[in-house]
Amino acid sequence: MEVRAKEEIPIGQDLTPPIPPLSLSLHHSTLLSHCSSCFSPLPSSPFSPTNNPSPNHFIRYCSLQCSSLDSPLHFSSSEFHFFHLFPQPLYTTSPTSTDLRLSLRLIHRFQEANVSFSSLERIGGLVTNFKKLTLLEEQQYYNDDDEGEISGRILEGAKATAVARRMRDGLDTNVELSAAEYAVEAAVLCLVLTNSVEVHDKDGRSLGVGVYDLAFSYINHSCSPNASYRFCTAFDCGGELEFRICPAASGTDAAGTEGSEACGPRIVLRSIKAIQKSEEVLITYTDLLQPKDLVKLFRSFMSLEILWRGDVDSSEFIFLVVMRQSELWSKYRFSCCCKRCKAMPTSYIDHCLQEILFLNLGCSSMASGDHFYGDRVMERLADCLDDAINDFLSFSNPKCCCEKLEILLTQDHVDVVLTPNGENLHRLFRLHPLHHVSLQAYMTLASAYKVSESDLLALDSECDKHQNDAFRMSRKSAAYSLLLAGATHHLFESESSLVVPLSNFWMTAGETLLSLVKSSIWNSFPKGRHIEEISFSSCQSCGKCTLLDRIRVTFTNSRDRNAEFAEVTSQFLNCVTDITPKIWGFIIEEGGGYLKEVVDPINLRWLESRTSSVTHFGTHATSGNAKETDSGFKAVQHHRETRVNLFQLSIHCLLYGAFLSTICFGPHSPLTFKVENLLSHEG
Ligand SMILES: C[S@@+](CC[C@H](N)C(=O)[O-])C[C@H]1O[C@@H](n2cnc3c(N)ncnc32)[C@H](O)[C@@H]1O
Repeated sequence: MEVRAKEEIPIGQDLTPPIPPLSLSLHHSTLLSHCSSCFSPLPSSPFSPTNNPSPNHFIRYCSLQCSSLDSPLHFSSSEFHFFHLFPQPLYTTSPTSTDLRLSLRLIHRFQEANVSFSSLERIGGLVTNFKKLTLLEEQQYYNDDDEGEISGRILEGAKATAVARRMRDGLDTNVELSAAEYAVEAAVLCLVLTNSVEVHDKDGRSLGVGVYDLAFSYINHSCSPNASYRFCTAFDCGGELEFRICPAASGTDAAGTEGSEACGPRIVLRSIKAIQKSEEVLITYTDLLQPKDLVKLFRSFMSLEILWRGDVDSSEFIFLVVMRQSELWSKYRFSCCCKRCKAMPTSYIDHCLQEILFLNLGCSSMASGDHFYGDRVMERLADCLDDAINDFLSFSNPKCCCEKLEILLTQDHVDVVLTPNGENLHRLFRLHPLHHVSLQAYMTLASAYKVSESDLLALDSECDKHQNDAFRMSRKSAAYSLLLAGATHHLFESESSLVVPLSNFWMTAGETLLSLVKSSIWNSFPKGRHIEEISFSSCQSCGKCTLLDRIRVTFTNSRDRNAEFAEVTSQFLNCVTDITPKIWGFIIEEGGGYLKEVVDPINLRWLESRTSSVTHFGTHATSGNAKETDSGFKAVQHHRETRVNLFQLSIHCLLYGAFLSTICFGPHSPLTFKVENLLSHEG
């Protein structure tokens, strides 16, 4: 099944009315903070399930109404018994206990609706991938050790749900069940894994998982999708709309397929590209900023000499494909053949996300035969990234994380390659600034420097040294968030479905810049402009931009929305391209590090000279460095102008981020409100 557009649809329009869930389940971590029925935050005195046979409940409700609505399902689906048999989460990886509880609730829904279980490959119209996921069907060429493990966990999980259902029915729970006795549970669990979606609150926090009506569940994946989705409650969904899409195979409207949860977050689909009549509507099931794949060879006795000569018998080794393709394979068991994945030569975005600069081979990136070595190198870099992120998240050590990431980005790394005549060849390589590991490093650095700033101010905000250090951290955080937004924007120009992460990145850049503008340390600079003097009027004084006016009237008239989108984007880019060089030297001026090598975070043309001749890598960076340092000094002389420019830049980023957010999530999205809120304080 697939879903197609019933009419021509411009960018940034809702495609469906709010689609209700068939079933929902909170994650274990949110059971005591959110209502198990409607997913809203719990009040201070939450409600327990009604008809309470036990005082020790694992779930709570926000109101008596939610409790009376959901409690019968909680007990009759045997979710209650499952909690008592398995109070701790069974697995940390797929399928999780949340998936198991969701499948129990779904079985009950299906039974109540008299849905047939005669075909375990499709239940209630939804594909289960039952044979593929439980390894009953011959697998394709991907041969991941993990596959057997996932399949084993699915069968174990299904057995656990079957035991809970036996407990509910008063049957013996200590008998050994045959596979046939939990086949329905296994198939519905596979259905959950194939069709469920993470349900987020308005701040983007994952609350649980849900399976939605066919109108949503029939939508296939693409790595270059034309639609996105948002969650809303029954109260904030906006006006009712007809379905503008329909399942293609049956030709029937999706409108007839009603979800049965009376409350709980609903889903609305939205176009993020212009969609032609009858064109397939596609969403992404994975992170679009991941590269396509990395093919790793992992038979340890594999001869490097054979590889060097390219004289390889494919039966001799095992492929492990990771990243987008592998994620889709391990969760959904399909190999993506979308136009981005099939592109030959590799699409520009995928080329950048995987590119490694080999510095002493006289070529910028990996030659085609170099994949094995490139992938081995990538594994090492990804391990370094994980290690640094771990310092930040697990050990609350943002300083150490920043140091490790700066080294990861700045250093030339060494790889030793065995040549056919048995010599070790040392090769130097460096991450490309648009590599996916670089992008993740920018993201982590932006928040780790922010946390370092807050830590310093919390220590003693009156101490001059702490204030100065905190200001330096704030500048670095702003610089990395601007670099992340600029780099992603560069990729977005060739892959417009990146609009979803991009809207977030521009908003974060705007927020971080605004917090830098508000630092009290400015008042101690000579000619530092006082904060009260800076207002929206300073933004409009850039003279070129109608972004502010447009934001207020975004897409409310009948103009050509596709053209308007292009026009707003071009205006925004013109403005930020103008302003950024005026502040970049200032925000990267102190402390050195990787940022010194970034000539301009928005206009990335300087990258071309790096990739066309790597021997210029160092020199180019140095000359850019000198120029920027020079302009940095000038900027310090003119704090007043610098601060106004930073303010203008922050407002532009916030407004454009909000503009993109209305395209992806509609005019009432929480992100748009957030920006309006921030700006109303600046008015
Ligand atoms: C949520 S369902 C989508 C609807 C599904 N096509 C159906 O017939 O019900 C997800 C499943 O659809 C299939 N699928 C989705 N996107 C695909 C793609 N780009 N290529 C191949 N199969 C895809 C996979 O089997 C996947 O596990």
